[in-house]
Amino acid sequence: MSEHFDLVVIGAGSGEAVVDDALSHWRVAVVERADFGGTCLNRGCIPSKMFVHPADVAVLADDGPRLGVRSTAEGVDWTAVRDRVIGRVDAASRDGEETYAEKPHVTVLKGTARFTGERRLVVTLADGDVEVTADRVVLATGSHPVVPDIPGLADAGYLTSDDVMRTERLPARVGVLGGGYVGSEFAHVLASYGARVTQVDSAPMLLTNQDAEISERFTAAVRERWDVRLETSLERVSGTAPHTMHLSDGSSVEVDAILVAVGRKPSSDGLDLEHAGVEVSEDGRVVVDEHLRTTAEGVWALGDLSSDVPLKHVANADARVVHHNLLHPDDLRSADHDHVPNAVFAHPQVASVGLTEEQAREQGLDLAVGRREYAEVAFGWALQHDPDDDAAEAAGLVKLLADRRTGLLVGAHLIGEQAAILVQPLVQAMALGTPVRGLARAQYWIHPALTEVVENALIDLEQDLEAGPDNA
Ligand SMILES: Cc1cc2nc3c(=O)[nH]c(=O)nc-3n(C[C@H](O)[C@H](O)[C@H](O)COP(=O)(O)OP(=O)(O)OC[C@H]3O[C@@H](n4cnc5c(N)ncnc54)[C@H](O)[C@@H]3O)c2cc1C
Ligand SMILES: NC(=O)c1ccc[n+]([C@@H]2O[C@H](COP(=O)([O-])OP(=O)(O)OC[C@H]3O[C@@H](n4cnc5c(N)ncnc54)[C@H](O)[C@@H]3O)[C@@H](O)[C@H]2O)c1
Repeated sequence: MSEHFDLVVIGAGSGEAVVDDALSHWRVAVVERADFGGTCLNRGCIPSKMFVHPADVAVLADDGPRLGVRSTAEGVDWTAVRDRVIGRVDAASRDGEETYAEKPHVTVLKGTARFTGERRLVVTLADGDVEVTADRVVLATGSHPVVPDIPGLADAGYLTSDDVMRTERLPARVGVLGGGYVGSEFAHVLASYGARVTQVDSAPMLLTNQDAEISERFTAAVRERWDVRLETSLERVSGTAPHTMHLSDGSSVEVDAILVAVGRKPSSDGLDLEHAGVEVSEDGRVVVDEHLRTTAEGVWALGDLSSDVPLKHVANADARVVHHNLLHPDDLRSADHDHVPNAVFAHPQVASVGLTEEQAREQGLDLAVGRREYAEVAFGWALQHDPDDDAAEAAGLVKLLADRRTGLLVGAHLIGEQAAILVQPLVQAMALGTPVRGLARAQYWIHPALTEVVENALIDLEQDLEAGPDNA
């Protein structure tokens, strides 16, 4: 016999946010096979940034002597940080689960869901299977790390972002495979905590999704701190802790652990979506329309499972759209994935929104470019030892792109201290369609805060817009 619900939500990461008291007139089931809070809370954004902050503190302590401060980081206590971080996120996850379990209209099913028909599911719980049917289903099963099939890797053993933050001790030597978000943030963490890091990426630069100038600066800055091997792949691994990584450039590196960080894949496998009539694209993403409806009647999807931008702020926004649309079927909202900012919380920090210069030129836009080095504004001086100091803290840059035809910002790219915060007024200008002309002068910018670097980049951009057509 199957149990019927008005709504079943599969995945209690961002899916959790769909279920609130506005739905109290419905019987709702939340199916979660692991921890409430999903990737972001348990093994993603939140714990990783709690590891990054001590890493930043250690870097700053080591940087003290450059500015006349007698300081050095004498090491970071991995176990203490790990216990603090994991203690906090595990408690938040348990609280989240309890909060839902206490809601009279919500049934929590701790198990793995798969479809057997249209809005018909089997959930495998610890003590057996239950059949569930529903009027509506929300798919929010997120994504998981990709592990490439490299000879010897599985036998040697490896870490991914799922387990690196829970590992017992800091490995002395770590091979980091991948130079994207996870690889670069964790190379920063591991190196700052005292590990010897070798980062390997098949691309010619780290953070290749960023504007090329920013990727180049980032790569150059972190090369001062750890070994970066670009245009290189891991051909095979031999040995079990220590392992030997055999690289495509003919070299080999001995390490105590390997962190695999070569991307994530939507978790659509195993849901048996073909039984539900839910279409999946070649890359594993569930296909949705602008209202986040899948191809099956009454089935919605959100977050990393279906998103073209797999970031938490996007998954949260998707959840708000689905929540509204479930309650207002005659007044559907659209998911807006335009002007989504991103940040890489490494050292230096990187943040951006919109098109890179390469993408904008490829689209044939007539571009105006505004730039300002951190070192050119007063707070940048504070980060510098002397005017020629190009240490990572000082070598920050704000680069802005506008379309001459519309006079609107089309991209903003920042590297350096507080980049993830400094980008926000630029996101706002893009989201609200505020013209570049007048933007810098229409408001006060606190002197001598680092925001002046954004103000000055905007002035530079405005001057370039005034100067006329681009001849680049
Ligand atoms: C190390 C790391 C750091 C990150 N840092 C940031 C950051 O700083 N900023 C940012 O914006 N984004 C960051 N992200 C990305 C962010 O974590 C994701 O975009 C976000 O968590 C996606 O949310 P979601 O709800 O779509 O999926 P998830 O949070 O992954 O939730 C999916 C849930 O579904 C459950 N599930 C899956 N399949 C089933 C099934 N068949 N039955 C039952 N339950 C199932 C899973 O157990 C999981 O709990 C980071 C990711 C990682 C890995
Ligand atoms: N700060 C943040 O917002 C944040 C932090 C962490 C993760 N995330 C999310 O998690 C996702 C996954 O992050 P990620 O770092 O795993 O992926 P990514 O897509 O950001 O980077 C993957 C990197 O691995 C490289 N690569 C791929 N295959 C390789 C191979 N076989 N050998 C060597 N290099 C290889 C690629 O060139 C690329 O540089 C991100 O796209 C993002 O959505 C976000």
